Amino acid sequence: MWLALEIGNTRLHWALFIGAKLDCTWDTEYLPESVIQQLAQSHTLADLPPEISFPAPCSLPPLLTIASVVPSQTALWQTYPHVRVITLEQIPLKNIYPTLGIDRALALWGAGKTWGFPMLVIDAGTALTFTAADANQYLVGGAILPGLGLQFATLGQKTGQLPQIETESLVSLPPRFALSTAEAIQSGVIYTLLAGIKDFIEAWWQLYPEGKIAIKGGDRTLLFNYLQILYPAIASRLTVEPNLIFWGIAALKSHV
Ligand SMILES: Nc1ncnc2c1ncn2[C@@H]1O[C@H](COP(=O)(O)OP(=O)(O)OP(=O)(O)O)[C@@H](O)[C@H]1O
Ligand SMILES: CC(C)(CO)[C@@H](O)C(=O)NCCC(=O)O
Ligand SMILES: [K+]
Repeated sequence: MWLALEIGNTRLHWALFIGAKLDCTWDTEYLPESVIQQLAQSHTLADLPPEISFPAPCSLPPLLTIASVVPSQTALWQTYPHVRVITLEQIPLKNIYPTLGIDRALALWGAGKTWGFPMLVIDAGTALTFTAADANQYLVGGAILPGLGLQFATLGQKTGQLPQIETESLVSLPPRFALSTAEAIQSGVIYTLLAGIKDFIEAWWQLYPEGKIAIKGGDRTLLFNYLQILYPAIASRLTVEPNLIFWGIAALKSHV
């Protein structure tokens, strides 16, 4: 039994593995140093700090595998007894550049190993990223832009009159030509983001007509639902899967 921890820019994503089998996953906020120390010293569920909201098992897995894109958080977790931090060199993708995010590399590896290459992964997280590899598992490249939440947050924070829009408040598509401030912000951000995603997908299919596409990240469901309404032909070829990074980690385990 082993624990995997993905440290994102907004929160922590956990997975419990039994051998190579992904048993369960859950999310928590960032944890304070005191809680991490307590976790490191716990041996059974009963000792665990409540913030961890740990699921079923009664003994704690001795091994923690970390994939992090937040160096300050990685440093905090180094105190855990049997910790393994995944680095880019361990990922068998070719043509990767040294500063590529480990989350992007792992998600792409996990998706490609599961469904095959060429593969394009769209991560609708804090940042929205596109990351692609060709049939020979060479990184084709990708793109990084502010994610949905970040686009709303910057507008709210860097202007004098614009309110903060919460992604939780989004349900149906806003009117394209809006007659209120809140809907105007929603329209601007959502329609341009979806048009941008569509444009990247079409460019991907120009390169690789049979190329596969997977979408992950905290905003995956919202964006996928909007894509189904606006561009159903595109949505029908997308696979929605939140756990690509954990699949990538599991695929590495058998590799090393
Ligand atoms: N409970 C939640 N807490 C925070 N964000 C959430 C939550 N549920 C959905 N989201 C959405 O998820 C997005 C963040 O995505 P995600 O949780 O994948 O980020 P992350 O993994 O921390 O960051 P990274 O982009 O570094 O991977 C936000 O834009 C937000 O709208
Ligand atoms: C782009 C993010 C923030 C997405 O989580 C992460 O993958 C990262 O910090 N990447 C480093 C830069 C790059 O991937 O080119
Ligand atoms: K940064």
